[in-house]
Amino acid sequence: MPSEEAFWNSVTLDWFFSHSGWSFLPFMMMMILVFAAFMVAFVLFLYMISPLISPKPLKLNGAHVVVTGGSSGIGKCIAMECYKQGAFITLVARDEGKLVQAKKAVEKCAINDKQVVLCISVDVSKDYSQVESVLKQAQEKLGPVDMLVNCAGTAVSGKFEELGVQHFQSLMEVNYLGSVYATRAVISNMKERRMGRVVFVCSQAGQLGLFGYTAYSASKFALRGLAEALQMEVKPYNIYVTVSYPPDTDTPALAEENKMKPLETKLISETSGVYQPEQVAKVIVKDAVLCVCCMVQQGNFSSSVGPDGYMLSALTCGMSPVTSITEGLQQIVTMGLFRTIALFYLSSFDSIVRRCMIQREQSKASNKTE
Ligand SMILES: NC(=O)C1=CN([C@@H]2O[C@H](COP(=O)(O)OP(=O)(O)OC[C@H]3O[C@@H](n4cnc5c(N)ncnc54)[C@H](OP(=O)(O)O)[C@@H]3O)[C@@H](O)[C@H]2O)C=CC1
Ligand SMILES: CCCCCCCCCCCCCCCC(=O)[C@@H](N)CO
Repeated sequence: MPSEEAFWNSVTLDWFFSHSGWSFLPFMMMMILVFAAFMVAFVLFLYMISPLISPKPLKLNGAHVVVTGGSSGIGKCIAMECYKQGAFITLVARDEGKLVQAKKAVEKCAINDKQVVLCISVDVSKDYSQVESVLKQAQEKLGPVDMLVNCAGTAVSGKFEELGVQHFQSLMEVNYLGSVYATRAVISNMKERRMGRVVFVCSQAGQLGLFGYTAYSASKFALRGLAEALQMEVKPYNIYVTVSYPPDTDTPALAEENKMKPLETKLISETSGVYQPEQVAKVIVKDAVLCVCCMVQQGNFSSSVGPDGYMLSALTCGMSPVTSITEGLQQIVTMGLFRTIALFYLSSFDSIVRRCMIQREQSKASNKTE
């Protein structure tokens, strides 16, 4: 039985529509239209004020950009991309031969004759004081660092129990501590100057843990924690952090890694495809620089490549900071849908793992009987 209150409510509404000249349908349609107009106006308003509340863009022309891991793959392409926009570059890596080759490739992208490429041979993962001292020398030569790109890194894949325990340590040292050391060496100066950009080249395997990457994923997840905490500390100093989550990228490291990669890891990674390092580098530089274009703030805390990368970043944004309103709005709108899609992906990954296991057991059994 309807309650007394509901009865009186319906009577009042009926009375309102029959005596006011309003009929119910047009009234509802108008309310929806007014609501939609408010939403559009609100979004437009956010877009208009976004350049005011977002960071000042960094001009790469004349800026000093340090790229660790700059002698090869993604790092080298980032250096080339920045050089094309007039930056001064310091390349950091261990192998001097590769550094010299990379320097030549970067110099070909010059846009003026004042630009300089400096090479520093150092292992970023071992001794903090050494990293600090070489970066100090670089700053004496090319001026204070405007942008640091932490790209030095490596990957090892294999089943958890088959990976040597030393790999868990070495990946943590190179991928995580290497980034801590280089960042620690430049951040005080950036804070004093109240400007700077810090980029961490993470991986899609730093957004989800997947088969074969127990050591690698963990070292990349660590980077994200570092980046989020650091961003909160340095934001008042006009320093902005970007974390890049590339998919498989066609570099010497990927070729090397593929020789030992478990079939499961290969099949799951293939989902988001293989990209060219030039493509990945372009997106990273664009997102890190944070330029304002047509009154709209470009650039993101999370930098992703490709459609799967885009979905993964929206899905895993959690409590990560937002630097542009576009980024925040997209996350709000898409998250539920992307979680639904993700559940299908996850079940397909589980079935890849199960099928590979069955295949292996069958071939083991047939080997025994032979
Ligand atoms: N390729 C891919 O599929 C993906 C790569 N990534 C990440 O991107 C980054 C770059 O990878 P990618 O370009 O493929 O790899 P490359 O092997 O092509 O380049 C790695 C660079 O890092 C340098 N490096 C490695 N270890 C150290 C160290 N201890 N100290 C200083 N420099 C070091 C290397 O030089 P040297 O050996 O001479 O020191 C080289 O310049 C890595 O962090 C990787 O995890 C993320 C997602 C996908
Ligand atoms: C809505 C949800 C979408 C979900 C999409 C899931 C796609 C998962 C693909 C994982 C790819 C991992 C690549 C790692 C690359 C890497 O770091 C190494 N190659 C390093 O050498």
